[in-house]
Amino acid sequence: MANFRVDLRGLVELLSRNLYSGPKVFIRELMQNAVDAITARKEIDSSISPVIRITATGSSLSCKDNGIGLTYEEAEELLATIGASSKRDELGFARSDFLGQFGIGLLSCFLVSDSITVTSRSAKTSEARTIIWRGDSGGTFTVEYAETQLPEAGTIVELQQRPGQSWLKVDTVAQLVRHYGRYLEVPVLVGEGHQFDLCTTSEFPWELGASARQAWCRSNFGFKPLDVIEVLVPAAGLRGLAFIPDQPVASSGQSHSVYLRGMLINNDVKSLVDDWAPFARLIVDSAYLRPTASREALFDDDLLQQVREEISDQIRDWIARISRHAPSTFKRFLDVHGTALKSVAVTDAHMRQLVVENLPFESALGMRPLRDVFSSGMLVRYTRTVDQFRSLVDVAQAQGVCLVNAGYAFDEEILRAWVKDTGAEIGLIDPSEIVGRLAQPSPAEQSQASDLLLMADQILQDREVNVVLRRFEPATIPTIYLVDADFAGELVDQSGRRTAAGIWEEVLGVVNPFDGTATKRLVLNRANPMIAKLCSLQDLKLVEIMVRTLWVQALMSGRHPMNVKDRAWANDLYMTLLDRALESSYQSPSEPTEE
Ligand SMILES: Nc1ncnc2c1ncn2[C@@H]1O[C@H](COP(=O)(O)OP(=O)(O)OP(=O)(O)O)[C@@H](O)[C@H]1O
Repeated sequence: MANFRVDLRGLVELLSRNLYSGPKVFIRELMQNAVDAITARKEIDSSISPVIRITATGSSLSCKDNGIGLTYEEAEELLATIGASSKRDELGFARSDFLGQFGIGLLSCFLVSDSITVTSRSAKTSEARTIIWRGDSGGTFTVEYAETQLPEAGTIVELQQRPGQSWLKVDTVAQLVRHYGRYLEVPVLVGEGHQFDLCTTSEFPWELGASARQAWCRSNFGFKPLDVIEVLVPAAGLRGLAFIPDQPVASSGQSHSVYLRGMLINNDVKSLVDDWAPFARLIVDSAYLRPTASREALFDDDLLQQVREEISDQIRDWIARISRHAPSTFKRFLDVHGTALKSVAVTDAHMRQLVVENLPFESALGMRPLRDVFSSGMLVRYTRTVDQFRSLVDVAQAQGVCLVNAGYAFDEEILRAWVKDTGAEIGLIDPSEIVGRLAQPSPAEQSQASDLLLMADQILQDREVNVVLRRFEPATIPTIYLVDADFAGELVDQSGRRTAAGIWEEVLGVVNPFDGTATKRLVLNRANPMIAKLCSLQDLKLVEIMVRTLWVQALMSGRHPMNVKDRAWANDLYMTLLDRALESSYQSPSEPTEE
């Protein structure tokens, strides 16, 4: 019967390309095995002082622990079978007490060394003999008893530098130990000769005082936190801190640092909080969350889902807390993360509620939360552009309509979703509704203006704009320019349109101007003193100048696009005005007299 010969090197390359982020993970796997062995040893002997000592010379590395060790049989069995279930199942230890789970970790050492030597003495019996397991990347291994007995129970794993690589230098190793294991409970010493440094001195930031937590965030996450939230999920044996940055963050969300029993999983875990809290950046340590086989990500199981929900709830509670008890922090939070909150509020009803209740929007009432606007008792309408808001806000307010500027990112989506949530009567501003609310001029005023309106229609003929006269507050505003195209297909209040049309037909006996081909309306305000004068102006040339001026001014103040003719008018008007100004104040110099 023929056996398959396993080429370990090929298998390891496969693992390294598809599973691990790089050869550096060998350090993590060595530390994990050592920590697991120490955990198992403590089960039978709680008096030991656990320690992991790594010696790195550049050409070789040895990792020594005082863990449970291996017997001859265990070494033969456990280290021979790739992917075998690990010792803890056989020994009946709880899985969560161990970091290793898959039986492939030791293989990662073949990423940096062509041979692995494991010298081990089991702690299970005092007479256990020291064994040596030797494996090479070609796929062969041997186990034998050592000639000299290790002085105490434990394991030493030895690696030899692969030609062309430099993973076994002492500085590199110390750096990697700190990267993966600085929060491990078991002390890890790294050195060469007699000089060893402790690389696991760090305390998790939640073990620090308030100002040290802030400093931790600055040096590890690179930002000054606005606030720090403690998170706790007992079901996952999880503790951590959520830092809220004092600067806006990308809406794609933060990268979180996740540790399992002190060993780094990754600094780039995304799935730790709900999407609605993209601003929070966390560091957590958990006893029970499950890593994927690469140990660089978390298994997306029910427990992780529970963790996500509980952490999100705790962040939500924090928001509620600061909104009540820390108004200045809350204000700063809204200022900094308003856009992120809005982006989430589009789809998340909870966040929508928070945004509507707290985030200031530009409205006729000033910068106020939408909740205040809705409870003002006024009819609420919104505009899609900032310019439209500015040009209509005062007129609309004078007609009892409270305008909201929904011209910034996510505003309109939030308003629409809010309408769906609550059935609130909020819609896009409809010019017919505004015009319908503007008072008609008296018949006398209307007839006085009839020549002006006719002329204005003629002057603006090719602009496709209806010129209409109304009387409205504030009287300081001479015109409103309404562009229907902006509102096409939107929540047009047809009844307002009908009312307006009815008034026109009734009062003026003319056809409904809104049914014409023109899509734009220039509304002249009869209450404005200048428009009042214009209505009775006899100087036709001046009427033409005035109408052109009102048109150009309406375009410019609303930042509407100007075509070539509009620009030519604007130019002429400046010239004419300058000319008139000069004419009125110019005195011709007296003729020079000849002496
Ligand atoms: N330092 C050590 N002390 C005692 N036993 C060890 C040590 N290192 C490895 N072993 C034994 O070798 C086995 C295989 O180790 P390996 O790292 O390949 O897999 P694992 O730790 O079981 O799982 P994982 O793939 O998740 O790391 C371990 O289960 C353990 O029994």
